[in-house]
Amino acid sequence: MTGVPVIAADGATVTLGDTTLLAPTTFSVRPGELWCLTGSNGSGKTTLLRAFLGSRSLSAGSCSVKGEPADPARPRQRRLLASLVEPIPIARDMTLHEQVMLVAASWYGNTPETGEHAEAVIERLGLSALAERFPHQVSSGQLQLFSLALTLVRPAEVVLLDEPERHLDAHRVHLVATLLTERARNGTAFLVATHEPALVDACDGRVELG
Ligand SMILES: Nc1ncnc2c1ncn2[C@@H]1O[C@H](COP(=O)(O)OP(=O)(O)OP(=O)(O)O)[C@@H](O)[C@H]1O
Repeated sequence: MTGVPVIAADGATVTLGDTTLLAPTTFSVRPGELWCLTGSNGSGKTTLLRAFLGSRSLSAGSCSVKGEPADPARPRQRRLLASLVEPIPIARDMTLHEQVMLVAASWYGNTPETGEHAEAVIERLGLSALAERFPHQVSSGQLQLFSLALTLVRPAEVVLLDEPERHLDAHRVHLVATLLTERARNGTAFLVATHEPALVDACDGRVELG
């Protein structure tokens, strides 16, 4: 895959006092590449994803998005980058379908694309039969798929995911891996922290921490 890296870390390091949260890490992901971030518990995967989201400051090195320092406060980066790293706020009194539509509408506006993208991601994540339910009427795994739908309905060029396999059975992990692979083939760059071998197998590249 060619092209300028869409996200890159260069010696990215996070320390707190004497504790190292993230040892110096260097890699880059180009458009259309699906990369995973692996390593044992506590090796720094979430810390690195948070550095790209501006919620964890680097002690040394850099994290960049399309050549600019990672900073989601910049409107351009907010459009570029979608993530499921921190829990997504969920409205208790709106159906799954209404919430996915709302996020889609905030990016695509009052256009046919809003409905098309919302319906597509709901269908691809196997949520069609549950779309008119409220969040308290679905299981933990179904809520995880819903959070992924809220993330993947956005028109992002880069997607950061922290353990998307949470609460999912093998069949749903496969659904997610297939969807991420397809999105990558259409140009989206992914960085996915995971402990799931099926997701690692689907990746084009790997950053191993620890
Ligand atoms: N506020 C904090 N103060 C001190 N150490 C912290 C703090 N937050 C996280 N850590 C440490 O930073 C290290 C990296 O944590 P991180 O959550 O990035 O790991 P991870 O690779 O995502 O782990 P897991 O696979 O368990 O999700 C861990 O050793 C953790 O104990």
